[in-house]
Amino acid sequence: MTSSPSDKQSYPCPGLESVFFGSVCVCVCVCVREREREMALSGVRVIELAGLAPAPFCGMILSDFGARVIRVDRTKVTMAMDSLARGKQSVALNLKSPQGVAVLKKLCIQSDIVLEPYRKGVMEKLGLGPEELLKENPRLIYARLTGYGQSGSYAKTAGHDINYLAMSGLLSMLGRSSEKPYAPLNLVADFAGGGLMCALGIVLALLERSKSGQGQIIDASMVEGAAYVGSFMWKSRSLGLWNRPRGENMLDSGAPFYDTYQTSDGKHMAVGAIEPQFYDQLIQGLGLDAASLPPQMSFSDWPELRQTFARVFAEKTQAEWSRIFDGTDACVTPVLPLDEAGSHPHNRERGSFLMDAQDEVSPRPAPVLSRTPARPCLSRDPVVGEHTRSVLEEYGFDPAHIEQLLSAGVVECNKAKARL
Ligand SMILES: C[C@H](CCC[C@H](C)C(=O)SCCNC(=O)CCNC(=O)[C@H](O)C(C)(C)COP(=O)(O)OP(=O)(O)OC[C@H]1O[C@@H](n2cnc3c(N)ncnc32)[C@H](O)[C@@H]1OP(=O)(O)O)[C@H]1CC[C@H]2[C@@H]3[C@H](O)C[C@@H]4C[C@H](O)CC[C@]4(C)[C@H]3C[C@H](O)[C@]12C
Repeated sequence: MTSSPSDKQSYPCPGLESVFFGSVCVCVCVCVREREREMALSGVRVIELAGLAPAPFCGMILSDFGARVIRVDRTKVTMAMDSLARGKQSVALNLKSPQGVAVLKKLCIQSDIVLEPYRKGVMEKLGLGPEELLKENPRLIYARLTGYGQSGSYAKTAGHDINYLAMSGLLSMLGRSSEKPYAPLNLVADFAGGGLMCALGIVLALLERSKSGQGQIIDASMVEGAAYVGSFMWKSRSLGLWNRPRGENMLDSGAPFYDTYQTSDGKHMAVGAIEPQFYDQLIQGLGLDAASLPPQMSFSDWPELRQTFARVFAEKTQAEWSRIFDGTDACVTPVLPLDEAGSHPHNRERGSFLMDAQDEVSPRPAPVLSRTPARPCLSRDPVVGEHTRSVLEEYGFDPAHIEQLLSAGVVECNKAKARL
């Protein structure tokens, strides 16, 4: 990814007209109505209660694919911590006031989905539990995204990704030989097993509602979501894939042909040459004589084989190795940093990354639907409370009531600051 405006590269914005005037990227964000009309989740209304990371990711997925996502933020906060806010609108509402609870109730019962990120019992305490809301709107899909689920002794316990990953069983398998378990960022529980799994649950419930006309409650536990994502680890044990200690198996950094290697310029190459026919191409690309090497699957020789690969990879730069292996089936690819992934030729050809109106590059929504693709909004994220008035008016609050809520501090209306 370019760092200076002068050598900015163009990023095709799917479904958006992006025009470069010199170094200024002008993204004409398809208007909200236009976006909603053409996408899989067009017309679906979501109330997302502001959470930390999993729920915001779930909300962003729904928004990218056309849903109208209204995030309910706390009042008296200077900035939203939601970096996954694209396409969302923000209402600032104080739920510590009975009037605030009444406002949220009215928003929820007029929506299709409520997405709440709090620990068990919080919404019930507010009088906004599923029983309450589903009574008023039987079509409501009430998504509850938590760490431990709505039952069990940990249900009210605080936690974060690493705790849920640990409780899922998967963390015990992650880490190199003779090292302690290692959590891969907050990817597996927060995002894969949390936000993404919850989005799947919501779409499943929407599909079911199209037949039954009924809403339902989604109990999305990140422990269970992460474990479910890792089902292969449980169900492939009979194949003998995980018989050895952590870090000594084929896919957990034990195998020299499934690992990363440093190149002479301090970068790295990723090697995934599992099948014999691909492994042969790896050996060929490295310029090694297969006859002089131990057999690929000789576990006891893996440390020696790894040393050989490490020595050879250290002889050339990442670009040189990419030229050698590009176009082969050796399953060898450059380890790209975030700010280079978007400009790799393959990713550029597909438009796998996009640039928003703030010149920020991020992944485009996946997967790509051929007829109703996601059309992510690329204009700036909402300011906390930016849409309070317009949303309340749209949801049937009269102007005098809105003014009263404002003056009572139940809601807040904030304006976006002009960008200089
Ligand atoms: C965002 C960055 C990445 C974080 C990812 C991290 C690794 C995770 O794993 S996130 C997943 C966390 N777990 C869950 O989401 C599971 C379900 N949720 C919970 O279990 C809990 O919510 C909880 C444990 C996460 C938090 O518990 P808490 O007690 O705080 O809250 P709850 O019990 O849920 O109750 C909510 C209460 O709030 C009331 N409420 C809700 N809405 C409103 C409203 N609108 N008005 C008024 N009141 C409201 C509600 O009624 C409840 O009240 P009661 O309790 O009375 O019932 C982050 C990574 C680093 C962070 C930054 C860093 O920490 C530095 C700063 C620290 C500073 O304090 C904040 C800013 C930081 C910059 C901080 C910012 C971000 O968090 C990070 C960048």
